[in-house]
Amino acid sequence: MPAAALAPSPDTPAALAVERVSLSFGGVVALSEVDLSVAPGEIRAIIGPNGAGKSSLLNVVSGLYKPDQGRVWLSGHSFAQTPTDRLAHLGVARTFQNLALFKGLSVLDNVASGLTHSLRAGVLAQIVGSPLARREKRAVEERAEEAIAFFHLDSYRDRPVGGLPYGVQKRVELARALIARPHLLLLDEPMAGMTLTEKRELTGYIRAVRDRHNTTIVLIEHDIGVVMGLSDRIAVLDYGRRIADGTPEEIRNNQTVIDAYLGVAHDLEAGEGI
Ligand SMILES: Nc1ncnc2c1ncn2[C@@H]1O[C@H](COP(=O)(O)OP(=O)(O)OP(=O)(O)O)[C@@H](O)[C@H]1O
Repeated sequence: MPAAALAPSPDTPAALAVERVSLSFGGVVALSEVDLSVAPGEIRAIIGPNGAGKSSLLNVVSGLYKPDQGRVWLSGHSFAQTPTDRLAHLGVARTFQNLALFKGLSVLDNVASGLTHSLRAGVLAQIVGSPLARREKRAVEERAEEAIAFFHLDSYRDRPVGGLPYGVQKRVELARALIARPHLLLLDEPMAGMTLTEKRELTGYIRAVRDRHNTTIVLIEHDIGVVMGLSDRIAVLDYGRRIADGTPEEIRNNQTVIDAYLGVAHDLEAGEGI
């Protein structure tokens, strides 16, 4: 998608906006007046050296942290603190750095668990199998099958997740996050711990999700090659401040960014993308 088409305008409200967000832990400034605007359907990476504030920003967006000041805009609503319990209803899903799957459950059950928040039938109705509960169960299973097919997980469908290769587990996690059809998907270091082949594969799936469903994707990622190849735009944090925001090409040539990364400047230049 061309970057120019992504610039938010009054006619196309941002899928996510962060407005002058600041956050401190005791004396440590994690975020300082950070602004961010992500257009619908955009893939936006947030990068920066260790301790730059990337996770803090994602945690503010998803409501795990309340900023000292500033606001978060999601689906046209503005929050001083994002309500975590309403995240799914706001069309937001996230994955975590460490896999948070039910290891003993099958791929199908793990993927289906991404929709439990939306069930209207109570626990008792589910146990006795009321008509509503049965209808909901069928609908959830259909959606889970769809997600399993999309991520080519068919051959693992009934296997416990715990014994599957790491790259496959990551795909299950993505399928679970996407079964609720979020507008905005937050990915926390999705490529961590992966082999090059697994990274290539997952990069393809992330792109396919955006292309197929126009899902807005915000990811924190340390692998600069992945970031350069996958993102429409990249925001760079350093010491809690946003020091740059632009296309991969702009970021690659930004002297402030190169200085912030000093030791890894070579990676920025060399990052060819996957
Ligand atoms: N819960 C917390 N309690 C205290 N300090 C915190 C907490 N979370 C983050 N910090 C501090 O805030 C700053 C930003 O941390 P954050 O984890 O957001 O950075 P990061 O860019 O995600 O780093 P990394 O790439 O190493 O994960 C760091 O100085 C960190 O020590």
